[in-house]
Amino acid sequence: MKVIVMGPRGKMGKLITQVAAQREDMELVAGVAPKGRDYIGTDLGTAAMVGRELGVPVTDDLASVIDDCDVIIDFSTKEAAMEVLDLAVAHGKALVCGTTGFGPEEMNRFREASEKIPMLYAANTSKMVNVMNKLLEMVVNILKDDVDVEILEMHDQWKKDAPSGTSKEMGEIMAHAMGKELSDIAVYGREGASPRVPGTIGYHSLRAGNIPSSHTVFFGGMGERLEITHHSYNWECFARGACDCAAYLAGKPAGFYTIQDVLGL
Ligand SMILES: NC(=O)C1=CN([C@@H]2O[C@H](COP(=O)(O)OP(=O)(O)OC[C@H]3O[C@@H](n4cnc5c(N)ncnc54)[C@H](OP(=O)(O)O)[C@@H]3O)[C@@H](O)[C@H]2O)C=CC1
Ligand SMILES: O=C(O)C1=N[C@H](C(=O)O)C[C@H](O)C1
Repeated sequence: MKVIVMGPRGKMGKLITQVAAQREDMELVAGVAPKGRDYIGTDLGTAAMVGRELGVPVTDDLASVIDDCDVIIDFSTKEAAMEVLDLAVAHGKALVCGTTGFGPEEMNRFREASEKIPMLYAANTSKMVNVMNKLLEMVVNILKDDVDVEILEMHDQWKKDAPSGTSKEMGEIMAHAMGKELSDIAVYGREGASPRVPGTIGYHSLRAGNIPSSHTVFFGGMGERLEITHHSYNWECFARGACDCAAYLAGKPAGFYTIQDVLGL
């Protein structure tokens, strides 16, 4: 499978390049960076600190290399993601997008694109987080009227979006299990100390240092509480998952795929 990685100097792009370079089922054909960067024209292996040259370049022009690939892996920015999506559709290429921070309109554009290309969107490519999502669904199905649900997510100081894409997905899963829409019941922060409205899902975002990613869902009951937490120690679990998602798309017809399909959950 021939792979292009967007943003090969980013935290995720670098690790995805390193993981893909080790896989026998993947061949890296280019990395794509924003215009004006001093590493454009260098070898992708050097730019992404793979430890060896890969014999393919970093370019700032996705259009010039896109026909060489089978799949694009994009963990960059929400602005770049829309340009990548348009080019993937125009050239009929499979796309894995793990970027977060999109609104409903942008998510609809991914859905529309999936009528033409194999499209996989995953706000979190860690296997364990997706197992945690199953646990959350199960807990809400059993305890829904007995608990208050609050989500606390922690990330590094550089993260651009809040709340995290993962916590939005977790909220959606739990809201659906309650028979509700997340947009009707999400409460962001508790400034002003208003009393808690029953049946809502509370969101709390913490940004500090280089915390890779932590998500805790609190189910608060009377005299007891249940907490389910996922911690990542670094970003490798997401990079491995991203490459698994790309490999899953090999030979797939156009359609909207999720990491649940990849993991068989
Ligand atoms: N789905 C998941 O499991 C995960 C998702 N994420 C999400 O992935 C995204 C990226 O995160 P992270 O790696 O931490 O962010 P970084 O800021 O470290 O990396 C983003 C990269 O995108 C590059 N970039 C920006 N614009 C373009 C463009 N037009 N063309 C090509 N490359 C571009 C940047 O280039 P340059 O370095 O030159 O500025 C940078 O290298 C975020 O939305 C984050 O939330 C993160 C981890 C896991
Ligand atoms: O930016 C990150 O680091 C992460 N972003 C994703 C998100 O917004 O949920 C996934 C993971 O939490 C790491």
